[in-house]
Amino acid sequence: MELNHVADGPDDAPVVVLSNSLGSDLRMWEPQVKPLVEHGFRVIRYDTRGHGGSPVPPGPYRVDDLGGDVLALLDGLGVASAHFAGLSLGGMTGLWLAANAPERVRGLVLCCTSARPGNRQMWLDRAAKVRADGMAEIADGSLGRWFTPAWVEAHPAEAVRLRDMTAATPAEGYASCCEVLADLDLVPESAGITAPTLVISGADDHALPPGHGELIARTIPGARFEVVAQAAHLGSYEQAETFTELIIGHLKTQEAVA
Ligand SMILES: O=C(O)CC1=CCC(=O)O1
Repeated sequence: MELNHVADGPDDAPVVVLSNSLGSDLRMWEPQVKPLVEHGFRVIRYDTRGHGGSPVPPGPYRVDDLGGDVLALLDGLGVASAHFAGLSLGGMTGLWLAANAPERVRGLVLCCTSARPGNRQMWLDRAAKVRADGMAEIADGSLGRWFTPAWVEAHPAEAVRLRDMTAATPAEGYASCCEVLADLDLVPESAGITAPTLVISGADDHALPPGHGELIARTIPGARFEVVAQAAHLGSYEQAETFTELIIGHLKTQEAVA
């Protein structure tokens, strides 16, 4: 299975892989691409299975399926190791990769994510709902979790575009990724992560509040933790400049010490 992906930046530059959240696709990283390339990185964005233009195998999926897809993508592109930044579901994929394929992950950035999301029944109910009713209602709800009300009010056209991104996500892909979250517990294996790690939470993220990021940062040896103000769940989009600066700063430090 080949994931849909887009590469920007020079072939010989250090690679950063960007991984999307539940209900979005690789376009969620648009604000980060140009700055990362300008700072000397090759950016590979991909659509998680069941999302965007990637295949939609029948579910349920497990986090090792999502991580295995990234390893296959890197193998196919001839990339031995890369930096990895993921938001929410993408961050969970990053945790799995760094714990299970440490030689492939040079630096890790975990945005608005969790190692143990909890709320098992809520995820199973959400999966059942989208399989029964489709994505429209979920898309309205997502927008309310992704952004603060002030951002939505100030960016009506972008809000519609991002809502439509969720609405266009295949219901089976979305539901199968909800099932990844239902039973996920990456806390024990996170303790063994050796990749230099930056964890970023949004102060206004009510989907995965900063306590989730704090737990990850306490669990991964040496991890740094930042909380960004006026950022809800899609913090890297709402507070793009601040997230981008933090991501670039962390990854450039890793390149300098390599
Ligand atoms: O959509 C949500 O409720 C929040 C979320 C959890 C995992 C993810 O990627 O988004």
